[in-house]
Amino acid sequence: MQASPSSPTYPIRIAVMGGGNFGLAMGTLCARQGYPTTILVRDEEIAQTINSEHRHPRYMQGIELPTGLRATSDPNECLPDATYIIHAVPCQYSRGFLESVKDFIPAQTPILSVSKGIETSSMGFMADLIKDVLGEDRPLAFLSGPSFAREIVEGLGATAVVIASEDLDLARDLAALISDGRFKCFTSTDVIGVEIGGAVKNVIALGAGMCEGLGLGTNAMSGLVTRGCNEMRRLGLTFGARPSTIAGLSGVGDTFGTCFGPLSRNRKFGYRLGKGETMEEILASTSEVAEGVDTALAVVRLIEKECKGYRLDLKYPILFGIARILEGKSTPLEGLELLMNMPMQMENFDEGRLGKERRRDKSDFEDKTDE
Ligand SMILES: NC(=O)c1ccc[n+]([C@@H]2O[C@H](COP(=O)([O-])OP(=O)(O)OC[C@H]3O[C@@H](n4cnc5c(N)ncnc54)[C@H](O)[C@@H]3O)[C@@H](O)[C@H]2O)c1
Ligand SMILES: O=P(O)(O)OC[C@H](O)CO
Repeated sequence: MQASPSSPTYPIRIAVMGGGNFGLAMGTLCARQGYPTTILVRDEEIAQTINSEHRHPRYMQGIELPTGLRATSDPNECLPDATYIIHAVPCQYSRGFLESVKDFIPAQTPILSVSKGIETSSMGFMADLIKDVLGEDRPLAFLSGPSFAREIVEGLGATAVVIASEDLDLARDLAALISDGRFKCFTSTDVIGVEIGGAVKNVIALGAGMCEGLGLGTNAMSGLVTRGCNEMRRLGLTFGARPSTIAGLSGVGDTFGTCFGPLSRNRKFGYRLGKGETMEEILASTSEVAEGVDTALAVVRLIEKECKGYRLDLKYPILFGIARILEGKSTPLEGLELLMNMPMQMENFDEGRLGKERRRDKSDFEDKTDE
């Protein structure tokens, strides 16, 4: 690890909250690098299996976990003395989970959130949610990018992600801590840009899955993903994100991975909708969390609340269209027909406005060496 002047002194201890697929992947990365790492799981029996057999009984079938990776169901055993805490609980469960453990987390312990989504009840991103529960002054960082858990634990090839924080030193410390020869972390200060990409790409992946389920072909898939990224950029602009972040790993990069790769749960969910299954049928037959489903409903409400102008459904036709399908108001095929019959428009009708925003946002250029 390359230590920065603000780096904490040894021994560094890591706690991971959430022992699902990505919690296990992050825990594995940290333990492989020799940091004492403990995963907080909900079920003591699962903790015992991880500790004695170095495997998770439900997730990551066939994967042997590092012996240095411990598990517990007792927050008091791992949170109070952790140097860093990684938060890997799905967005919609995060508030309840954090409420239940907040008394065990010291005031200054930095939290690295790896969760992607918009909370339906508050329409807030993970940064808003965590600050709401743990306080405005909490040091926070956010990891996002194309990073399927299974590929990480299998040590396949290479993964590149971005860690964003308002405190660039914290982002750098965490990037140095987690990066290894096969997992590369870039850094950024554009927290909202990174969060918007991570949340919206899951919604676009539902649409990509529908496209595939309907058997629409490569032209349709490429068109949908590109136009989806355009809506991601438009939303990012509204919230002050940098266009370069949206074009980066956590935006377009993660959208590619999730829409075109075979592992995405969101894409699989969309595929089944495209094949004609109902939401109820899919939800009843899977325990996998597809974060995009709740995020799709939250994002359109967020757009309606925060974006000016009328007929926002025409500015964000893909996001609104996917939400309508999830609400049972249209079928995937009707959604497609609506998109294809939209009024004629310039490909990038908001480009002029984008240019002005860019000129105003000097910070876009200031740390351009930093992802
Ligand atoms: N799986 C991936 O490849 C991947 C990659 C990058 C980011 N992420 C993000 O990481 C976050 C976690 O995803 P995951 O893949 O680990 O999810 P998962 O479904 O595999 O696991 C979720 C974990 O959260 C725990 N949890 C705690 N409180 C819960 C509650 N009230 N209800 C349900 N579960 C609860 C579960 O026990 C489980 O251990 C998500 O926001 C996801 O978008 C996942
Ligand atoms: O399986 P998904 O669709 O939740 O995607 C997992 C990760 O976010 C990919 O980067």
